[in-house]
Amino acid sequence: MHQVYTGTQIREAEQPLLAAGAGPQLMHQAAWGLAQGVIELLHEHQLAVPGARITGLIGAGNNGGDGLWALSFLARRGAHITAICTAERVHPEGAAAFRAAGGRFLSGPETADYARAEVVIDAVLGTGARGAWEGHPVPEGALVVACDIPSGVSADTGQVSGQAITADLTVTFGGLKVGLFNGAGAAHSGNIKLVDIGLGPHLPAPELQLLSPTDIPELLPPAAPHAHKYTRGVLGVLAGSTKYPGAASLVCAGALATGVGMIRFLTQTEHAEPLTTLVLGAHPEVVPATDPTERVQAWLVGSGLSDSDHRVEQAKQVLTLTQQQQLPAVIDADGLKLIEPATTQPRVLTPHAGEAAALLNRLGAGSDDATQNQRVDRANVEADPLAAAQKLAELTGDVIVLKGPHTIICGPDAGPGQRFIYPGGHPFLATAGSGDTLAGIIAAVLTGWAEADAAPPLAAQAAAGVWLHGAASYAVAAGGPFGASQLAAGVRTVVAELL
Ligand SMILES: NC(=O)C1=CN([C@@H]2O[C@H](COP(=O)(O)OP(=O)(O)OC[C@H]3O[C@@H](n4cnc5c(N)ncnc54)[C@H](O)[C@@H]3O)[C@@H](O)[C@H]2O)[C@@H](O)CC1
Repeated sequence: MHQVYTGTQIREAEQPLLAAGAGPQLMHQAAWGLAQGVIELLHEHQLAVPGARITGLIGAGNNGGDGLWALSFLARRGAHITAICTAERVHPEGAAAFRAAGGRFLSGPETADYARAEVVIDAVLGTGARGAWEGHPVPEGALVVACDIPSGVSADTGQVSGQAITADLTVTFGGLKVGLFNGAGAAHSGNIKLVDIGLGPHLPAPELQLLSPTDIPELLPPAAPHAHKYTRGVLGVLAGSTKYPGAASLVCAGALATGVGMIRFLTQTEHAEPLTTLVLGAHPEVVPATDPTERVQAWLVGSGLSDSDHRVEQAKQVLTLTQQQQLPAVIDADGLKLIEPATTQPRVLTPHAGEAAALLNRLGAGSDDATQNQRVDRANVEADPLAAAQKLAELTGDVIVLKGPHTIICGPDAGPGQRFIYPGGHPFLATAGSGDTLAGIIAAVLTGWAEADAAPPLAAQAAAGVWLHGAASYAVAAGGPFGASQLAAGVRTVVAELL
């Protein structure tokens, strides 16, 4: 498990060390790590360090100091180092080390030396940045290594209010920063390398957690040797409609690949109908059900419902039932339009940005803060998904899985096991029906834990489902582009490797 902090938390953690006079030592450690990052990137691109043309963009603060020290270390390895100051002030010790190593300050971005740079170290702004940044040109084709956080990106939130540099690699110090993963920041950070500068004992509880493969086995429900189908858990599924029949099959595929004892699929009518025929054709083990009160351990409601009046009525009935029985439930897609906020039931909501905006508006979130009387739109959610997920979790009391290029998982409470980020999944995962599969996976995890004595927090269960879905996408993508119906095979592969 990796911990992710706001820039402010990292700055606070540095304070006791700075007060004890460790500032220069911290800067050397950071700069050494930055130089290593540059060397690794050069090697990755089959470029030699001796003779490499490396220019630093140097700001006024300690971020600039890190950049200058790193350049001086790279000069020892034979790199040709230059720097451009973007402010009038420059870190004095850093500048002295840079000059002593043979570094040369350039007058500005229009110089021929800068145009020929193979690597640019962005050391303009770090965690001390405030407000919008006016930006700085980067030569075409140069590799960009950001020092701590790409300039222009807020380390606290990932928001970009002016310009921001886009890095191939960000070498970050002391702890991963929220800004590297959330909102626009994620698209500016490139690969991320963490350099330990010894802040460990001073770091607070993290803002977010990032699951590692080794965390997953204990978050997936155990398959006990003497289990039978009812003790493994029965999942009730209300998904799919005449308009979106495939969703029903995809959620069942996701759930079966993750592992459930049984699926009861709530049919549209009492008579054989095409939707149920399709589901049973793909998954003969699914049990069709016409009565929602038959016993299950958890429900999945909403994927592919469309606005079919009958399906919506069924969904309302099931939502009321799950609430009365306090059953765990995953509510997806059109089901989100039907939920009532603030229940005590263990629920996971799985909106994408557009659905999250609609839900925030329905719950009145657009009118009680700086955006007074303005409606929240998809772009607002995409700019700061963590804030949107936190707000939704607070308003609904539910665990929110806010889907996107980076998925946020956020419970209603603060503290460990409550807030996670999953940075990615293969780009091929952006395909119709992949959300249905995800809902099925998460629902299966909830089903397996529903009656266990020592289950992980609901948000951690949901985060494990998100992780599984992402890992499955890499397993399947190895064979080329895929459709959502192929994802379940990847889930099975990943679960088999983990258990
Ligand atoms: N404090 C520490 O213990 C350590 C800090 N380190 C580095 O220090 C950085 C933080 O240093 P600082 O606090 O000096 O802050 P920064 O170096 O991030 O920037 C502060 C400077 O930038 C200017 N500035 C702020 N916002 C601006 C904007 N929007 N446009 C233009 N100029 C702007 C400010 O006037 C100030 O001079 C970290 O990100 C990290 O790189 C590392 O050396 C490791 C140790």
